[in-house]
Amino acid sequence: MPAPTDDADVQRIAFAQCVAVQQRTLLTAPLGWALVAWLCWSAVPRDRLLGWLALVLCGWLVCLLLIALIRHQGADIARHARPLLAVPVLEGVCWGAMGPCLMGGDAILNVSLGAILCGVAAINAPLYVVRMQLYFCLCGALWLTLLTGLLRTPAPAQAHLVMPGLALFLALLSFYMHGIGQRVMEGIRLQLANTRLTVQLSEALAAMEHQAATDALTGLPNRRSLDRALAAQLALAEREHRPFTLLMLDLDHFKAVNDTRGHAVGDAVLKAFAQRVQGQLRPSDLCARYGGEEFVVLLSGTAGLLAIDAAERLRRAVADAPLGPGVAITVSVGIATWQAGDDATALLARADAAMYAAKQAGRNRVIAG
Ligand SMILES: Nc1nc2c(ncn2[C@@H]2O[C@H](COP(=O)(O)OP(=O)(O)OP(=O)(O)O)[C@@H](O)[C@H]2O)c(=O)[nH]1
Repeated sequence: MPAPTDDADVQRIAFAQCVAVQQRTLLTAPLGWALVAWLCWSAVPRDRLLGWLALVLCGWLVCLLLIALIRHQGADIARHARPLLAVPVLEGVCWGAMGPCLMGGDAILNVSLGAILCGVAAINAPLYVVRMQLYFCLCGALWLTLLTGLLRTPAPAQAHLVMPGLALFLALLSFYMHGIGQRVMEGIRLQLANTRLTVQLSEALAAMEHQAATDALTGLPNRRSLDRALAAQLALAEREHRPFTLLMLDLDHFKAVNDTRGHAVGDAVLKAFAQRVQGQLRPSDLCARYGGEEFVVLLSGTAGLLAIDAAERLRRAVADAPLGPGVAITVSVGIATWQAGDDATALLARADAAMYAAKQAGRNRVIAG
């Protein structure tokens, strides 16, 4: 089932689409004027034709300016619904002004200009399909300007012929466009719901992947992540002969913490230990929970004395300050540095044996295997 969508978002998208398409279409308007000028060139007095062209040019520039301003400010529907209303009204007035300025005694010219007005209404209809009130404004302004103009011509009787026909045409166009507009809005709604669902799914997937790779108690990478990181380190070491070191860390006498202070304190100590160790590592190193109170650290690009120094630093960081109120604890560390031919099992076994030797030797120490 699609995610619920906010109607305001749908309106905002529709509004932005409407403004963008409107701007593009306005740029082609001069082609329409050129057609009108060509038709009227010899039949209409030059001053009337130039007057109409001057009017549409001014109206056109204002429309372009308004739309550029609206787009510049981010097409916010709440702020720009009214200024945008001015655009179709201006357009309607400019085209409707063909009546008073250009229509007159020549019946063929009148019919041609009437056809052009129908064309203008038809071309503009899809632009406003998602904001039909704008289209009603355009049609209303066009029709009223034309009517006022025609009534003032020497032959107002023509108005009785032209205006009802045009009104019927505009009404039919508006009716059908309204239906299409509702379907387009539904499409936008579905598209938005789809996008939201996709985002939710990818977020859920990312959260699941994170969960699957993370130890729930300490937030450290878990055994699965360690296996992956170790495989990558081994591949890098094989390819570039770049050694790295694996440390096996095991808290000393941790069972006693659980037994004397309870499991909750034991858990808190494990978390504090994880933070303490992580705080000592470079971003390129990795500390993972291997299981229980055992942890593994991968020291990338580190071997020999440097690895022993790093392990000592970790051991001291744990031993030097309690890991919780009154919980002084130490850690035993086994070191295994990669040698050619080592695989994950061999490396882990060597580090484990070294850590076991550290336990045997009295704990709270570092031993290299
Ligand atoms: N609170 C808590 N305890 C855990 C968790 N995982 C393992 N343990 C405990 O860790 C303890 C490990 O005990 P042992 O294996 O005997 O080791 P130890 O007491 O640390 O002794 P040495 O390793 O020999 O120094 C057990 O009591 C486990 O129950 C955990 O997630 N939370």
